[in-house]
Amino acid sequence: MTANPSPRYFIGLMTGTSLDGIDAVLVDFATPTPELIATHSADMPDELRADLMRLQSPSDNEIHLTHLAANAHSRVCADVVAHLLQQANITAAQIIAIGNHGQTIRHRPELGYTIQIGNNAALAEYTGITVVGDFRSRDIAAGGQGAPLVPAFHQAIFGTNHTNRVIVNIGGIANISWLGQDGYVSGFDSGPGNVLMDLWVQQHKGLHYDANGEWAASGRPDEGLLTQMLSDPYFSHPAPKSTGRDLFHRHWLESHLAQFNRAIKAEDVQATLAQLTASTIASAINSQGKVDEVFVCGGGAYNQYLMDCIAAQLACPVLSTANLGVDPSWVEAYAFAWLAMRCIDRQSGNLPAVTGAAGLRILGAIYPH
Ligand SMILES: Nc1ncnc2c1ncn2[C@@H]1O[C@H](COP(=O)(O)OP(=O)(O)OP(=O)(O)O)[C@@H](O)[C@H]1O
Ligand SMILES: CC(=O)N[C@H]1[C@@H]2OC[C@@H](O2)[C@@H](O)[C@@H]1O[C@H](C)C(=O)O
Repeated sequence: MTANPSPRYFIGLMTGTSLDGIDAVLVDFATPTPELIATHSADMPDELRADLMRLQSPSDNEIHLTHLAANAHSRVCADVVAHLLQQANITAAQIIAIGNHGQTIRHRPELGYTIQIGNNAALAEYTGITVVGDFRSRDIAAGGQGAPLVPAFHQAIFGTNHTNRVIVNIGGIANISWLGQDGYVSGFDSGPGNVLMDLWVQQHKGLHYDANGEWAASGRPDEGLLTQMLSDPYFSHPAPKSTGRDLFHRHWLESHLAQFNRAIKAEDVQATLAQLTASTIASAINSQGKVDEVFVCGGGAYNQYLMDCIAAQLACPVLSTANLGVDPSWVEAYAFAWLAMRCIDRQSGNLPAVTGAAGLRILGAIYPH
């Protein structure tokens, strides 16, 4: 009889482009089939969300404001970690490391930088746990996009040699991972996920998001507006490519609406934005070859209207990653627990075929406890 291996506990923390909250997972990587032990999510406090939103574009005194927001972000993350540990009945001393994505406030790989804020030193201090952060900079230093990073994780957890499988993450931005049955992996950001829909429903209904896509479903996509939005050069640009709120922001939407010289109902704009997300995801997938099955994670998996729009443009089943055993809400945080594990083990985290980096690199900066 073989003894069970000792647990290898890691925590993953994700605060994504939607600014909706902090997702946390605790994973045991002791065996080749990792075990998701506990999950917890906390809403982003309103004041911090507003501060982080302001930092998405240039403003006065932004160095000072960035550091204050980073400190506040770390406090919230520390509370989330404490909650997660309590729930799992596991102590800080048992955790090998926290993988902390941080909050992206700027992503400019073409200029050689990306910024994910959060005070990792403070998080190590508050939690008493080693923190790994700043996962993207090394890939960018090696000539890559620094994003998306999840395809390597998707391959490790969801890869199969039976079918050509695609994993789609629909957060604020959407990204695809093509997992070929021959082991080939590709991936890139297809464009907006929920970010533009969230902006529009916030402006018109005062809501953070369009629950289940019901408002979008009450409208009709406008083909003219959709065609005009699809003319943005990002969509035809070849991979490697990644994007963020740096491109898909309020002014992007406003300038398309202003150019579109015709009155259009607010719900029709929402339906058109859902179609924009769906058709750019579907063409990103179709550009990679014959796909057998698509699994969706991220908050967009809960938008049935969006899921239906994607399925209508693909000739294969479109399901949520819950069908692969991981609830769509936790896949990204899980990825950052995995990336922390790879860093601590001195294993590469990037895929040069995805990001365009010159080679495999160990990703992350370690703040030891
Ligand atoms: N029930 C729901 N109906 C419709 N949309 C939903 C629902 N639940 C979540 N969403 C959408 O998902 C978004 C959050 O998704 P998620 O947490 O995956 O994003 P993120 O991690 O911030 O983004 P990214 O992957 O870009 O970093 C919300 O802002 C909302 O638009
Ligand atoms: C710069 C940045 O934060 N990019 C995020 C964002 O959210 C989705 C998409 O854009 C993806 O490129 C990336 O996140 C995931 C976790 C990634 O790196 O794979």
